[in-house]
Amino acid sequence: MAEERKKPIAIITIGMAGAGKSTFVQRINSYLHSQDPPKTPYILNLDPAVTHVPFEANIDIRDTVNYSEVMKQYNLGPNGGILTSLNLFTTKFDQVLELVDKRVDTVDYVILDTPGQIEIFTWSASGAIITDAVASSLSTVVAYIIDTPRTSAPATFMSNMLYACSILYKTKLPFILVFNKTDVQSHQFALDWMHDFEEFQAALAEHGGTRDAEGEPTYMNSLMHSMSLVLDEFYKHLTAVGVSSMSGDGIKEFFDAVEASRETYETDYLPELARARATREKKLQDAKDESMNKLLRDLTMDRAKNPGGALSDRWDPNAEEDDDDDNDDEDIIDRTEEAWPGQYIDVTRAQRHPEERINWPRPG
Ligand SMILES: Nc1nc2c(ncn2[C@@H]2O[C@H](COP(=O)(O)OP(=O)(O)OP(=O)(O)O)[C@@H](O)[C@H]2O)c(=O)[nH]1
Repeated sequence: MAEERKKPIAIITIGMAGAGKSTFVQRINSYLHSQDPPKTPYILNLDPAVTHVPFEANIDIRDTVNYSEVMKQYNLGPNGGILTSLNLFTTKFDQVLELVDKRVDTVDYVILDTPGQIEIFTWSASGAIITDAVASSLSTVVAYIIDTPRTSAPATFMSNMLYACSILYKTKLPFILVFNKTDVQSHQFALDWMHDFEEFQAALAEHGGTRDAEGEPTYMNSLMHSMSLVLDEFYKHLTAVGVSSMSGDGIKEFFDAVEASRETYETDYLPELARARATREKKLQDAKDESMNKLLRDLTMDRAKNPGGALSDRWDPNAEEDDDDDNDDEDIIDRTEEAWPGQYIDVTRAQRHPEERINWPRPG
């Protein structure tokens, strides 16, 4: 009997600039295609500023938003441009979800590559909206890509872990620490530090600056000591794998961790999501009830003061209805589907693909 097909897992790749996110996405893409039978990824590029994407994205933010036009039109710098482009794209994210939804029966993984500047995704409303929207429709895992050679100093390692910790607590999603570039440096030191608190303390001491002239622990040392205690708790909630996006080492272990995250998503994230939804709905209902009660109180007072006024409250069936159906044009494109003229409306009305024989809308 054929194995029942599981719903796809969404993998959100996040990481500091240069950690290797795009190379990693390229590697997992080719890994999936090389499986027997091949697995199908559905890839979303959310970095509007990237000039070259080393993989074939199914949905590319650059098809919808022209980053340099956004910078010009809104008079923004590079980071403001990326953030505004992401905001514009997020207003259409329901269409992205519809496109993804059409593929749930044929796709194994939905992979999101995020902007190079990590905070633009992790600390923006758009990033949170996109993450929540994806995570409420698919089993989702965050892959936090770390540049292993650049994080081998204890203080840098701890800063990176604190950042990862903040994302974990913000998203509450299953989380995989992906130590990338293991072809340059093994990630064993990181595993040792994560599993053995004493070892990390010893590494901190070795890097100097932990005692002042009187032999007392410095402020920095005490701070790092307490922070590493916090992190010790955090390490229990995550999985760490070492990979080389260059050679492909460790990619299988990464996918084992992704598969294992399905359970965490169902046991931890979904109940939390249901609780958050119930609380939000209750708050909304309470606010509605309160406004209705206030309206009724006001009407009663009004009637008491002005009994004839009720006549003007009647509904006039001949009055014109405001039939303002917001029929937004469908302007997110799935590159793997055939595009048709008029499907694409660039938010900034600029032409990105002059070589394609499609008449994109031009400024009037
Ligand atoms: N040696 C080695 N280099 C890698 C590996 N993965 C990525 N790189 C290199 O690291 C650099 C940055 O990789 P990118 O994939 O562009 O990193 P990114 O995180 O997408 O960077 P942004 O474009 O800033 O988002 C490139 O020069 C890659 O060739 C790896 O596993 N091993």
